Parts: sequence; C-alpha cells; structure tokens
Amino acid sequence: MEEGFGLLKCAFTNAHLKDEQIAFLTKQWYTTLLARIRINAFRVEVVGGSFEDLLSMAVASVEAEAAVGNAVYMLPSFYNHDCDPNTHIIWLEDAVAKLKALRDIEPGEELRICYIDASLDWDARQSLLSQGFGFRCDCPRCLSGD
Ligand SMILES: C[S@@+](CC[C@H](N)C(=O)[O-])C[C@H]1O[C@@H](n2cnc3c(N)ncnc32)[C@H](O)[C@@H]1O
Repeated sequence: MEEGFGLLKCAFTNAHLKDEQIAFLTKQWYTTLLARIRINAFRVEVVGGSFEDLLSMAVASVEAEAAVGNAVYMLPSFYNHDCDPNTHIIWLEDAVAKLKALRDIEPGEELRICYIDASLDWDARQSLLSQGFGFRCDCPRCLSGD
C-alpha cells in the first residue's frame, strides 16, 4: 500500500500540479480507492477460441493460467452476486467482457453473476463473501439455507 501510494504521489508531483489540486491525495483516499477497485474489479481471464460449455472453458482457463489482469467495467461491475447465478462473464479473444446466460431468463429478471466458487457450502460462501467483498449474501439459495 505504502509503495503504491508513494508512486502515485510522485506521479502527481512530477506533473507540476498545485498543492490544492492534489489535496484529495491522502492515504485515506487511496485506501478507499483500493477497496472500491477490489470489490468491483474482475479478474480478466482470456482463454481464446470458443468453448461449447462453461466446464471446458474453465478447464482451459486454469490450464492456460489465463489471468491477464484486473479491470473495472462500467456495466458489469453493477452485477450483483448470486450463489445460483443466471449468467456468467467470459472473455474469449480479448478483454471485452461477454455475458453468457446459464439458463432461460425471464423479461425483467435481474442478471446476476457468481463472485466466488458456487460449489462451496453455505458457511464457506458466507465467509468468503463477507471477508472478500464485505457483505452477507441474501440470494435465494443462501436464504433457503443451502
Ligand atoms: C459489485 S457491487 C454490485 C453492484 C451494487 N449492488 C451497486 O448497486 O452498485 C457489489 C456490492 O453489491 C452488494 N451485493 C451484491 N450481491 C449481493 C448479494 N447477493 N447479497 C447482498 N448484497 C449483495 C454488496 O453490497 C456488494 O458489496
């Protein structure tokens, strides 16, 4: 955290901005910014090619160690989490995010993705979502106790 903050401050100082222009640049601001990125960013995994099903794509992703970075997307970062999601985000050829439906979706139904490994049990999922994303999951599956 210290190193990143120092680099950012250095970059602004080298840009010859006035003190009042960078008055916002405090450690508190930087910590809040990192937290926002952590909660809203996607781990971008470019697997290339096209896969018929999510399982073979997931296997290709793991085998290729395909993570190319993290990104905050204007719309996808608004998707809420569900432990039984109706969509999944994929990156096939580049860092353009595509949303894949996992089942038929009714008009007006909220599109939801899964932020974590949905195969985990209730306790593990709540713990990951609470520690990693700062919320208690209220999706229908969690409310049913599954
Ligand atoms: C990436 S944002 C999703 C968009 C957010 N709902 C908004 O309006 O900007 C993630 C946040 O949404 C809320 N959230 C997402 N899925 C949730 C769920 N299943 N249960 C409770 N809160 C959830 C949590 O506050 C979480 O930190």
